[in-house]
Amino acid sequence: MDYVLEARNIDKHFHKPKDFHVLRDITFGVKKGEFATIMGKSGSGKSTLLYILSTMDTDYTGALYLNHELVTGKTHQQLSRIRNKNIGFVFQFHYLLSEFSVLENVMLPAKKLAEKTNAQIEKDALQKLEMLHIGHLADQRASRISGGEKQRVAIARALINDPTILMGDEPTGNLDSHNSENVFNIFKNLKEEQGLSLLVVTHDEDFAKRTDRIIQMEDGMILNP
Ligand SMILES: Nc1ncnc2c1ncn2[C@@H]1O[C@H](COP(=O)(O)OP(=O)(O)OP(=O)(O)O)[C@@H](O)[C@H]1O
Repeated sequence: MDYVLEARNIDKHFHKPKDFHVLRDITFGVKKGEFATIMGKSGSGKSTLLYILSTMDTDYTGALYLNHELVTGKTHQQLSRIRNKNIGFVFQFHYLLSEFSVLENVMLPAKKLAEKTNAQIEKDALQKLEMLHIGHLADQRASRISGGEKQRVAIARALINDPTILMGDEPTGNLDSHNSENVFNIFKNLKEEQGLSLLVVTHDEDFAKRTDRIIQMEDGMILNP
């Protein structure tokens, strides 16, 4: 299978306050250009799984592959680079730096990667903002724009290094229905026009049922791998 992301037999326990087997033998993959969602009751383990898949949490057993490369066992420094290059992440909260301009916020992950000149990064950041129809906000301070606009800036920032997969943890959780629809359409266009893979944790059934696949979680297991 041509998976951009593959989890094999992932298990995780929390040890405090008492032992809790939060993820049980998670095996599944996300294909290139696939737009998948993870749904399940509160506490079923969705966010815990997503943080492992995004390489932010390394405290698990099993194996995780990104673009066919085993990432389990790499150092934090190696993972930080792999993540910055390959994974875009959109949270429920935008986490923009409020004192910085919209453009500077979008440029940050590319500056950290340091593979391009500043002029090239600025050009790419403007192109991402324009693609999301917010090019006119480039010089605004991030604190001065609306909630829906902030989330679009966060998406532009997640795309700046041209990741292979975009992950989201409740990316529409703070948005009204109009802005949620906007985010859905942006994600769908990224899949259709750029072949991007997307994996989104959501409680929004209307959002999930219009994606390629709903991965159902219950008690730390995937019911339909
Ligand atoms: N650091 C931790 N220590 C112990 N238990 C934890 C810890 N973090 C999460 N849990 C527990 O693990 C379970 C799964 O949590 P997780 O946040 O992954 O669920 P979720 O499906 O994303 O829920 P929600 O839909 O409410 O966000 C929950 O029962 C939670 O209480």
